[in-house]
Amino acid sequence: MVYTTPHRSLPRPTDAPTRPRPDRVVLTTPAHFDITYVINPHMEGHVGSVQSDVAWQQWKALRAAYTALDMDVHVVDGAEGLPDMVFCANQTLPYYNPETDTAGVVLSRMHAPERRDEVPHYRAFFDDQGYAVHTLPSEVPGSFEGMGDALWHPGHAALWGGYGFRTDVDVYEALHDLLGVPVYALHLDDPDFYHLDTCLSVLDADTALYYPRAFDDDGRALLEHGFSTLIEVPEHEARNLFACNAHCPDEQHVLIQEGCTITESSLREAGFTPVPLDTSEFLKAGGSVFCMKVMAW
Ligand SMILES: NC(=[NH2+])NCCC[C@H](N)C(=O)O
Repeated sequence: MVYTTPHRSLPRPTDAPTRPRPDRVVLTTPAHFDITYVINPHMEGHVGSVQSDVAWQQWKALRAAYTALDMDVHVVDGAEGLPDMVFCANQTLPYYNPETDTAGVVLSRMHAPERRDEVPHYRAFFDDQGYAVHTLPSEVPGSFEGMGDALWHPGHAALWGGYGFRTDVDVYEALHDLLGVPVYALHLDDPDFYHLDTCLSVLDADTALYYPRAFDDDGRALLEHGFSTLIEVPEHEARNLFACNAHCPDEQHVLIQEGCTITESSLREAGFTPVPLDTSEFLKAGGSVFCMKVMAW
């Protein structure tokens, strides 16, 4: 089922079967990271402004943070002519099915033509690693931007799906058919929050960070149904510092853009450990920590 509106008999995502936590992190080098076009409002005024040496330092610090947390880090080389490829949350949605012991990925259909040639690089990477690789059925129209818009509920076989800017809602029906999981689909309302991972960060099965005004009433109600603790991020930290693009890989540590002081203290109060990192070069392109990796099993 794809749920777009709340109703009384709606199951909770934690009613779905349990899943192990993914422990593989795939990163992409910023070798060819640049801003050469504008496909989201954050990129405006930043064409040609990337400082490559600073981007490399920030990327290496992110890789070191994952290594320090004992994650299994894999690196794909960025390709020439694909300046946004470093944002590797977007080209695939990895999944794992313990009943069949299958690890696979669903390939994205990028909304912007400028980003479409990124997908074959990840198809090749996951193919080589022995993953089952799926495409969306050709009869289903519309775009889909992978883990930028589709987030697994931590520990459960249920998806949160953002739609409206980069992903079409019809795609979630196809994902439901392909993966056999319920999808809670959330309409995104504000162009600054063009991917679900810019306004929602799922931390553990009960807790998420979010920016409520990026959603409509139905979306907020679905989120309230799905998480017993929703930590609200203030506007400046959400819009300008991408606080909701934080990533919690182990249900404890939260990798987050530095300077999100209010969000950091809310995280600490909720029992999490913030790990501040500087992603300022990547913020210019409209991405931060969560966008810069894809999690797989
Ligand atoms: N998962 C993310 N939010 N990724 C950020 C992608 C940034 C990229 N410039 C784009 O607009 O597509």
